[in-house]
Amino acid sequence: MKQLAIQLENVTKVYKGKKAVDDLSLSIERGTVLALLGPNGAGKTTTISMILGLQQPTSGKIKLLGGNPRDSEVRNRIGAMLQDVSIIDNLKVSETINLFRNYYTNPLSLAELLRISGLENEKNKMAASLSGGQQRRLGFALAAAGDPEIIFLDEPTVGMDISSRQLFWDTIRAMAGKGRTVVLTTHYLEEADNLADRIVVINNGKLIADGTPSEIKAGTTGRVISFTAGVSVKSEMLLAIPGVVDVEWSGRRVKLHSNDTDTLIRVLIEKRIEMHDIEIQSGGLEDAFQTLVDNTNVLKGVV
Ligand SMILES: Nc1ncnc2c1ncn2[C@@H]1O[C@H](COP(=O)(O)OP(=O)(O)OP(=O)(O)O)[C@@H](O)[C@H]1O
Repeated sequence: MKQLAIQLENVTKVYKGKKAVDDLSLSIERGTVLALLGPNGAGKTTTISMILGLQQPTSGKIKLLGGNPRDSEVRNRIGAMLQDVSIIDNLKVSETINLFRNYYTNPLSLAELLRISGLENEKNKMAASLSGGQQRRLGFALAAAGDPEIIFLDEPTVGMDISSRQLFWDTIRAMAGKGRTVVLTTHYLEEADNLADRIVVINNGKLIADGTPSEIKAGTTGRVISFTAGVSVKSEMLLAIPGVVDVEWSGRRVKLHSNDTDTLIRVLIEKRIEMHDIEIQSGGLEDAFQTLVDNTNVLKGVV
């Protein structure tokens, strides 16, 4: 069995009587790239802050690399980029990176950190004069400074342009290739789909889904067959076909949602349903995510 990088056992955090994180249990194996997804206010930042020891859980237990996140031995082996990157006044980019490198026993070289953050041309600029996207990239260089075994990235690519985001993704993949553990939060579902080998979705502080990107997609939305229906085709007739989960109309164009489109297409042909311009699509992560969040909100009576 792989060793665990992070363990949360029944972790709850209450702010002013409201649960920001609600009985969350999670084990993350070393070498995993895990994306933590959830709508605004779901509890992602609070969860990461507790794992890092910046906030204490109200109840429950957390272990980071088998120990306490506040121990210097553990801190030396992790890196974190939080939502607000704090920039130190009067220091150049290279001086800021070197300052952070000094905190660690085995730091990456300055040249490597400038390269992976795409800041080679900015190394002599004052850190405070960087644009928002460049400051995020500096935050990433600082998080990676100690060549961490686990790196936490809270909304890392907000404000980054497309080429910076691409460089960042390549770097994360290279870190994963070296067996590093990466935990990131993101609102970009494409990013989670592209990078993560495990996605954990939380809503209202509770875990609502946990799996690979394809498991998350398959488990919720299934797939869609769409076609232009002949005039004889009626909703009731389509809903009566086994395997049809939902029917959506747009003029004469109809979308049938199903978990098994292979069987469904055969049945539709056998039943001689009049169909033109047939398309079969798999549901994206966006749909899966929205379905999950909507379902848990309905269960809680939020909407
Ligand atoms: N310091 C705090 N004091 C009081 N309430 C807080 C505090 N920090 C967070 N909360 C509340 O806890 C809940 C979870 O917030 P959190 O920032 O963890 O969510 P998030 O998933 O990171 O959201 P976002 O996607 O908007 O960053 C929210 O309802 C938030 O208002």
